[in-house]
Amino acid sequence: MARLILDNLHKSFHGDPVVKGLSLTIEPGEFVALLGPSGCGKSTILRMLAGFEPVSDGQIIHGTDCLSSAKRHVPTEDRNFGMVFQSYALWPHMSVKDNVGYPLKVQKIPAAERNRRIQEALEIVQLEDYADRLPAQLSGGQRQRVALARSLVTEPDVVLFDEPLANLDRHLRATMEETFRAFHKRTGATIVYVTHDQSEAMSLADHIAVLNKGQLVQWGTPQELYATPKNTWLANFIGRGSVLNVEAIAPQQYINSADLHRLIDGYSPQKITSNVLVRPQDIAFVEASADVASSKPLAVTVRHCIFRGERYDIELILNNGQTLLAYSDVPMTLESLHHVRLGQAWSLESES
Ligand SMILES: Nc1ncnc2c1ncn2[C@@H]1O[C@H](COP(=O)(O)OP(=O)(O)OP(=O)(O)O)[C@@H](O)[C@H]1O
Repeated sequence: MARLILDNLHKSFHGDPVVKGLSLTIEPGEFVALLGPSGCGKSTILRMLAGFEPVSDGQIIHGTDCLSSAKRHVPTEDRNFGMVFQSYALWPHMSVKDNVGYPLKVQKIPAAERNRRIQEALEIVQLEDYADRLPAQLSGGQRQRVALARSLVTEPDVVLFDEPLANLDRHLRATMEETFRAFHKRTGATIVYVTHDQSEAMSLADHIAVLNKGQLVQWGTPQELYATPKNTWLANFIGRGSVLNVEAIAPQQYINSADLHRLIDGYSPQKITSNVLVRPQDIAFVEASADVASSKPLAVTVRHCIFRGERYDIELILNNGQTLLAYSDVPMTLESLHHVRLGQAWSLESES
């Protein structure tokens, strides 16, 4: 097992830059997600890792080997990386076990060894009882698990996933997330997982690289990205919450309740302002008279109340016209007046 380093990677197509100076260090055995909106360059990065695309500049290093640079390109088949894509790309006329064993056949691994590895891979994805079926006789989730087993049999150091759950329904996605978790635990392989679905990335990955327009916006654990997003764009992209315009404050710091109320009161469109992120779970409905640490609760009006099953999403309007998302266990009447205390916030850099 070896460290995977993306060092100042660049990729342009016909002079158009689509990946701009990406640097990441991925530790052996880590589960890393590349997350970002459509077109931000995620698949291109994965394709460069796989060796399907040469890099325009920078390098990809695995352990002590340089796999890609402007001068060097190790071909895909010599990288020993497993790959699972959105379309399962199974051979329709081959049984499950033949599909899974195909990469070993190509490598001319003897039959006894091949069968042992096929059996083990099918056990990991819990498809032992389906070994003789054809892909057409399987559900979407089962087909995806066959593709997963096939990516495993060569015992790769690194497995690359490109939106593997994109074609599955919500229920199946949850089950497959569990399969990925078990797969990672059992194999210990380094995983690079491309998705545009933030909840999928948050629930699976140890570290997430959030990308926008070919550039790395932030690299961190799911908890870091949620609690301390770098800028306004990322705060809007990860998790739910409200970005408020307040009196100017330095970026990248926690703001306590009393300071936050003061900054909201001090907001004026005529002055220099800052953006802060308030998560809905940090908003409490309180009595109008509930002074805490000498700061008064904020008056709000209910604009929307949406039932979400386990709770209600409440959209509130502050006196200065800005919007706040809060949660409530009970429904609230539209246009009714209330008071809230904001527990804390996080100050953001403005987008560059
Ligand atoms: N072979 C190619 N030739 C020219 N442009 C390309 C090529 N492959 C990708 N691009 C462009 O590079 C940009 C990034 O594409 P990429 O597929 O990496 O994005 P993505 O983040 O994976 O998007 P999605 O989530 O929609 O798959 C896009 O603007 C795309 O049009």
